[in-house]
Amino acid sequence: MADLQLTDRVPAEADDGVWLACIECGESFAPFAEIRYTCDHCDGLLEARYAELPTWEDFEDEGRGVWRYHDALPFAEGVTLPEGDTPLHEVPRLKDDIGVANLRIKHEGMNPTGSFKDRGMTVGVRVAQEVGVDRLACASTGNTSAALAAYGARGGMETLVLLPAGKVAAGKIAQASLHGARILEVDGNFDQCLDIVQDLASRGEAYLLNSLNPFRLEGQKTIGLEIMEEFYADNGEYPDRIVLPVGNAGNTAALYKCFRELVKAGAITEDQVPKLTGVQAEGAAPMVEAIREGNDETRRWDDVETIATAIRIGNPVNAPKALPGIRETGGTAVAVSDEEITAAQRALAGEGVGVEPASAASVAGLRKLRREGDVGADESVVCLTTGHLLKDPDAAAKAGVDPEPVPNDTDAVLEHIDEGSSVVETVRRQAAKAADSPLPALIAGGLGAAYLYRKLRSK
Ligand SMILES: N[C@@H](CCOP(=O)(O)O)C(=O)O
Repeated sequence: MADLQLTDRVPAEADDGVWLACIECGESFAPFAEIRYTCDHCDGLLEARYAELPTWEDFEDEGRGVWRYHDALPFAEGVTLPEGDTPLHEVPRLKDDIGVANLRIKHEGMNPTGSFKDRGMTVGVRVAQEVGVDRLACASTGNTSAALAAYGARGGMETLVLLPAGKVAAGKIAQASLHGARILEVDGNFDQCLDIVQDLASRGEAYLLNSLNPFRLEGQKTIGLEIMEEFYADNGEYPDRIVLPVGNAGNTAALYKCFRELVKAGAITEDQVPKLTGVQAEGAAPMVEAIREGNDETRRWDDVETIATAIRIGNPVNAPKALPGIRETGGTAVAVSDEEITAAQRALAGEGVGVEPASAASVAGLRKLRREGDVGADESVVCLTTGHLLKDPDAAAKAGVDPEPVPNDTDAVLEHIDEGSSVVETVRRQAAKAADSPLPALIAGGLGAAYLYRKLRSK
């Protein structure tokens, strides 16, 4: 794993042991004296560096959630709701079905606004207070805007969110709206919204809180700390692999930084670093393309389309941080179809874990990699699910079963239940037979549902 000189030299610019460093040219900058998101010299991405890195003992007796890890963050506390401390679910049926030794689901949808973005915002909004801005802004496919709106409201700051018109799930817009963000709908895609927000930020009109902001990723780094601590506590070892959805590639970058810092601090060894494995939708897969073709940069995809709106992104800004993360940890990247994503969303829901489509991409990707032999049967794996089912109620309703109209009479309801049960059983058996391949399972399920619907309507 690349040694990126995380702590070797404390520059004069460091403020209380924290500074920003360019990942391309190594130039260092004071963290809070001026606002910058990229390097003044080469425009490379910046990351936070620390004079001292903590190890596991430093986190003991520190409560729960993101701020448990304050020794690994630029501040001791932030604008909090509070966030983090999300479940690491066991999913025994899914584990057996996919065929790995151990499978856990880190459900980031259980954060206060229903996605992992809250971890980034609790730190990012604290930094905004430090640098003295009062207008916060982001481009968003939805979750970032919901989190920014909530944390901005909590911090008493003005928030501006730019969304691709007609491309954001209903739950996310409702959140941004009720938390008081000013919602600007752009006739364009997410990447074009981000271009505009970057322009606004460079003109000093707003403080950018997308994952281009290096402090956002510091908060998201705590996903990795929680996974490692909890998985180790339960299993006496660290996971072999972490599989995660990739949109703007912030989590891939943040987890890679988390692991480099843990290695540097002596908390884990290099061979205990989990393999970072990214999953994208087939219709928005520039990272998968770059990994497959061995490129150091991603090609910008102008036309992106997928049911997984949260990862409908064609120009992942964190690619220069995330590509080495996947490569240096021995991971890989894979693209999955919308049908595979929906099948995985149903499978997770069948274990009681409700996620939005982009989240289910991680499980769909693991299934595909296992089927193709790129993941071994002996591996212990954590899949990251990034957002809650209720974020995208329309997708959930489409993936789920339709309500059944019944007469207003107990005996008729009972008759309906008994009759329906035998049909549902037949459908289940058909789907189970085809379970290894989501497409036949979907077709079987669809035919069964259509049969059931016709039968019930004909009564
Ligand atoms: N899926 C994201 C896209 C923006 O990503 P960010 O991590 O750079 O804020 C969203 O929810 O908007």
